[in-house]
Amino acid sequence: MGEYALHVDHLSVTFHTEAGSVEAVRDVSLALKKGEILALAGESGCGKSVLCRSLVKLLPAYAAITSGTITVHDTDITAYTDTQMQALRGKTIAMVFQNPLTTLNPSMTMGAQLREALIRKEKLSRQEADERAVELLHLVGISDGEHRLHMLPQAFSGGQRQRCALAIALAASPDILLADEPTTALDVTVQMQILDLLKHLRDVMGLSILFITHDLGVVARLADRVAIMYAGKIVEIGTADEIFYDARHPYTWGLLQALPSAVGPGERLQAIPGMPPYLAPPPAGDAFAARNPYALAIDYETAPPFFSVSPTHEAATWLLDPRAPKIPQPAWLQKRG
Ligand SMILES: Nc1ncnc2c1ncn2[C@@H]1O[C@H](COP(=O)(O)OP(=O)(O)OP(=O)(O)O)[C@@H](O)[C@H]1O
Repeated sequence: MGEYALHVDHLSVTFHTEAGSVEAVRDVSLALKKGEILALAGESGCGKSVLCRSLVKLLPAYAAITSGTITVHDTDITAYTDTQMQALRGKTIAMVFQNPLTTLNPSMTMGAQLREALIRKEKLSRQEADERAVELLHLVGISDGEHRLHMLPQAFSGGQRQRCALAIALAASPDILLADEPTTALDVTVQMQILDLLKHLRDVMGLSILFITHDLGVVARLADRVAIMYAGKIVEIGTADEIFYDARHPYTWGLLQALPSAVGPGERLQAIPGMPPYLAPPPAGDAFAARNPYALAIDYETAPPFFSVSPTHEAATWLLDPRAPKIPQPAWLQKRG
């Protein structure tokens, strides 16, 4: 068995819309190691959700994987049929989303929903399913499970609903969890609790977690490694420390500078000026060039390859080419390192 739970190689996904073909994911290669938490971060619209959904083939009919492969535990699933994917979803790969109410049925008690998942996926008897449902609620931090099983989702708080959605996702003991902005709708304290829960689940179940977020602040608490995405591409990847203390891509600098922790008292937060490009078709060269204060002439012509910074850290920016002018990391980042 290899070291990866899941990996994608040169994956591209296109939406065929009336306005033209939108290349939402462009030549992405990414590997999720067994038992790690990998965060995929970037601004809204950069392609995080499309990448995540393409891994489990939950794309609309007018979207297509146009190239690349998806491998789960050494098996190439790129050409899997709907029936094969249904067997894989839940059993091997589970998903949780920003809004747990998209997963939870408002008119069924939590117990009935958990039981339904357990009977369908795990072929348990009703009594076994009830016992397991209480165990699952306990696992996700909901005590008094016997009592709570009789309640409808609306009787639970936002954070507890997300815990319940996690319990349903984990019903069939998957080993890969794709979490698409699962804490975005929650207030800060509850967000932190759910992040701690995800870490706990990784530790006790050995889950491999791909965590999608637009908020790098959330990532600092959770991730082992971080991949930064911009305009459909991964632009930098490294350990959490490498991304937070030694980022090399100007886009990552921009994201870090937009974090409250980057500014001192009385200083203003700095959002990255400008907008991400429209991807029908994508711009020539580096898609970040138009917003990049350090853009070189070559950025407008040729997309940069990845340059290695360390064995675990690489970034796709021409600034790392040995021929490029030496641009120092921003002073505020150097102070952190
Ligand atoms: N249903 C769709 N139809 C057409 N284009 C789409 C569709 N969904 C996504 N896209 C395109 O794919 C791009 C990436 O969208 P995606 O939802 O993956 O972004 P994201 O990074 O997850 O942002 P957010 O955090 O806002 O969900 C969008 O900018 C859009 O151009």
